[in-house]
Amino acid sequence: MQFVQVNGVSLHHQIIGGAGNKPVIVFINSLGTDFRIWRDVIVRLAGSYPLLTYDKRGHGLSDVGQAPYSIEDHVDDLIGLLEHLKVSDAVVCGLSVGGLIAQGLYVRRPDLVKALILCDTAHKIGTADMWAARIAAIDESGLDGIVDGVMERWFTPAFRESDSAFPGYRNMMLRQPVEGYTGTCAAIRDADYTAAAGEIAVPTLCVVGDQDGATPPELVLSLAKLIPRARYEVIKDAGHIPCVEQPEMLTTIIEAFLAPVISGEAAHG
Ligand SMILES: O=C(O)CC1=CCC(=O)O1
Repeated sequence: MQFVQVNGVSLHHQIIGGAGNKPVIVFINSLGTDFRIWRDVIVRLAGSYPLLTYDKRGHGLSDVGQAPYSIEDHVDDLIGLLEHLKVSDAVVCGLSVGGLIAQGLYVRRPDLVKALILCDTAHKIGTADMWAARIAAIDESGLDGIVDGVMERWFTPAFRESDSAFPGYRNMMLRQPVEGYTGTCAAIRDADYTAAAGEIAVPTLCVVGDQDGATPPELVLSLAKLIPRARYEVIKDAGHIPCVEQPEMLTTIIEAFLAPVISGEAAHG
């Protein structure tokens, strides 16, 4: 396990694999998860690309730091981590709030970004009232009070009813630090990349599970339409976290998107 101090917090991260001169793929996890959600994608890509996963502050084994956060706090941490590891020109793959962080990274430091994979995310996620209600519910009864509703957005009924991994992912959410979780809710509440999306000038893939209950396909399509020449893909039989539910399909889509990026044939602005 690897830890680095960035902006006063210890960030848990992991670097795996790699072959040739391929760019690093950086994975940013969603609200209430740690980097283990990427495992089944990582094992499929590790022979081909260097891969970096990390727990954003307030999640997993990283420090909580001073909550609540802004998306800029999460972006600052990612910039610090990439600078520490001397990673630039990366393929940045963000899930949900991870996708907001990826967009924020591009706004601040386009030099660090070769391509974007925006997975089950949007330019703006939810409303201020919705996030205020979620924070209030957690203040009242903890993560226990909201976990079942969240699971319905994360996973399809089939996965919830019969996949042996489901209880583990439910545990993952329940075991995140409450302050880190609500602190990140506040960051999502205040983030809006609607105006910035039109300025993205690197190859971009927008991908979503067909049964995503948090950032549904029509929302992700509206993000794809804002980004010049973005590619849009829908994954069948997946909720909000396709890297867990349909890792093989997500990996296939990522590889197909990256092939022209790596060969230099991808069209972008
Ligand atoms: O918790 C949810 O509803 C899903 C989600 C929204 C933003 C994020 O990162 O996850």
